[in-house]
Amino acid sequence: MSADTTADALPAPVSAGGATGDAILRVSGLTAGYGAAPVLQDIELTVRTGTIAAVLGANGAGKTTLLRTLSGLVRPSAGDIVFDGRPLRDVPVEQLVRRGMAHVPEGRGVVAELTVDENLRLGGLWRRDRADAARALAEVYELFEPLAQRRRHAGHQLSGGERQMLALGRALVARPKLLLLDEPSLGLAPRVIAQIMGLLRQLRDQTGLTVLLVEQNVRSALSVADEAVVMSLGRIVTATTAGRLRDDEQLRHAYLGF
Ligand SMILES: Nc1ncnc2c1ncn2[C@@H]1O[C@H](COP(=O)(O)OP(=O)(O)OP(=O)(O)O)[C@@H](O)[C@H]1O
Repeated sequence: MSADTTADALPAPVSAGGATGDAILRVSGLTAGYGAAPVLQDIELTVRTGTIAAVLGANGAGKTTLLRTLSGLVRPSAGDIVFDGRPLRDVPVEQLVRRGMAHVPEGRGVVAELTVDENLRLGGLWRRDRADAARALAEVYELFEPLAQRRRHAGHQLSGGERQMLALGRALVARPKLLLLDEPSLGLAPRVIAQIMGLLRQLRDQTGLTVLLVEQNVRSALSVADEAVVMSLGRIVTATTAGRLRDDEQLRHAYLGF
């Protein structure tokens, strides 16, 4: 992967919701969990098209559960999710993918026994436009140089950083409008984390991709995000610009403890 790859190598620009600044995602009153007691409570969240929004907070705050609920893996008990102008209630997971939502889970979900190429092709299997799926695959190889060099390597032969690139690449083959990204920096060296963040910035700036980025690595997330929300005990306790959270020491102390 290189952060200075040309725009030619990128997925096509998204058209969701019109110009940058429109909301691609609106969440209201969202309550969800795994059993009787809800984990998420009354979540209100708006994500503008073409931005990176960081979801921050301590272990167990509910960040992963939020992404899992948005992508249909956890069923909400109350509230509404509107994605790209349409409500999501009772929409099957595969429909969500067709409508432009891609979820890269924590741990990345790469199939260890399959090759890089097979893993990437999985991302476009459902697409009817085979020619465009092939183009998207070629573009991912241009974007992620190390993957192009390891096409026939099995997933388990890759480094942590390469596996993260593969998971990201597989999501991009589907040409998503909204990428839900859970802890992409987990277990990676600072240099590789910086590369991943640089790539997200590049995708946002050059293709208008929207990213909801869950991160424990607050500094890295704030270095790339436009907006930031902080979660605690299943609730959003503050929502502001990433710049303000970066620069306002008092605010950082209050909500992030540093
Ligand atoms: N599959 C599950 N079944 C039951 N409870 C769960 C499940 N997954 C998470 N939880 C609980 O939900 C709460 C929120 O967890 P979640 O993983 O969403 O938090 P998080 O902010 O992503 O934390 P981390 O950064 O540690 O992953 C925790 O109390 C956790 O124990």
